Amino acid sequence: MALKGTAVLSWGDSWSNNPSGFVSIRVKNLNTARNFVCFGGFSSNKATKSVEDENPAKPTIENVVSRGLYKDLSLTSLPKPLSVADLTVTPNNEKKVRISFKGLPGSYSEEAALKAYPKCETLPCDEFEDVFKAVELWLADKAVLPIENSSGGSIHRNYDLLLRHRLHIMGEVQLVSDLCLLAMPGIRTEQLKRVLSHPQALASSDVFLSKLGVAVENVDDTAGAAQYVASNRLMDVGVIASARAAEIYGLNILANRVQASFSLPFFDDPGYITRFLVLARDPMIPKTDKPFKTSIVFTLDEGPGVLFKALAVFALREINLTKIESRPQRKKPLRVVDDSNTGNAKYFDYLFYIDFEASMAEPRAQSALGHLQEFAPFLRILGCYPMETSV
Ligand SMILES: O=C(O)C(=O)C[C@]1(C(=O)O)C=C[C@@H](O)C=C1
Repeated sequence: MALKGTAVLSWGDSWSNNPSGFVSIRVKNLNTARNFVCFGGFSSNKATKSVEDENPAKPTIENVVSRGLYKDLSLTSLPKPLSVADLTVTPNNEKKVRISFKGLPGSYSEEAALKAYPKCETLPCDEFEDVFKAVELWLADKAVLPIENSSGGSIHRNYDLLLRHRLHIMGEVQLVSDLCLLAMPGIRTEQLKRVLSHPQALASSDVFLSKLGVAVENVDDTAGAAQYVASNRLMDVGVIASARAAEIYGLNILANRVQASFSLPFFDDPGYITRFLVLARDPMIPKTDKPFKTSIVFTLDEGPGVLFKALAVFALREINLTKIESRPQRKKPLRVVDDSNTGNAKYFDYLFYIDFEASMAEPRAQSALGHLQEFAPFLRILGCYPMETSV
């Protein structure tokens, strides 16, 4: 999806695709756009091919159990999750913002969407890829996507998808999840033989579950697990999911806050926190009236200290980094270290994702990115958005 031959670069475009080196921002409000034209003038004559050129692939269906959940639904009143091949959703009534998320109603992702937009209409999707597609195809206004959680760390698949799609990050939501053990009405904890949930939720409830001595089984999302148990009336199977999922699928809550069972009495356990991103087709106009964060992705050439140099552009300007993540470049995973060797010395080539605490409306952020672009062959701004300062 290269933009060769154009001098206008939108927020989601890679700077490496801009042959003129002059950068302006394609935004609706032209007055505000003036703030960002100062990105222009940095020449970029390095890579001309975007690292994102590959077409988004249809995601593999890794979890057959979970797919089965959606097929076996007997609770037909619930919205059917959207998949790429199934785009028959009713048009938005224009009053409510419609948010796509992965999972079924009652999942933590839906809870995050409702936290960000309490009056929104939520659109369940089968796969993360579909969550992006729903917005790209105007079936949803925004998407809510988990990006990291306090127990498992980064959700790598979503870092990859952020680059492969052209949506913009326009917000973040931090959700403290209360993981509950659910079961069919009338069932006691001792009767459970198996517990189903999302792998992260199971991992976070590990101590609690091993005390119960039950087998655990991964499924795609917590609410999907609740629906499966409810619709199949599984009497010896428990679920780790939200209280809201219990309500929606008619299950009982046998235990609350099962993620906290390992904490010592004096330890103030903040719980199981997931950070979600809010994505939209259009970028948010950066301001300086509240704390903003900017997310970028870039590549670096080989050489001693290049990552150190890249990080220094922020340190020099007193810009705090909140996150750094690296992912292998799919199209170019291996690199020959130098010409003199026999070709054996190869290692992975990486994309670096950084979140920093500054607004693109601030000169220090613009100058840091201008500096970074001097030696980063590829650089893309994923979004500039208000920071979530509380959970
Ligand atoms: O299973 C859910 O309830 C989800 O919303 C999915 C998901 C995820 O994909 O990471 C989101 C938040 C929690 O970290 C656990 C699972």
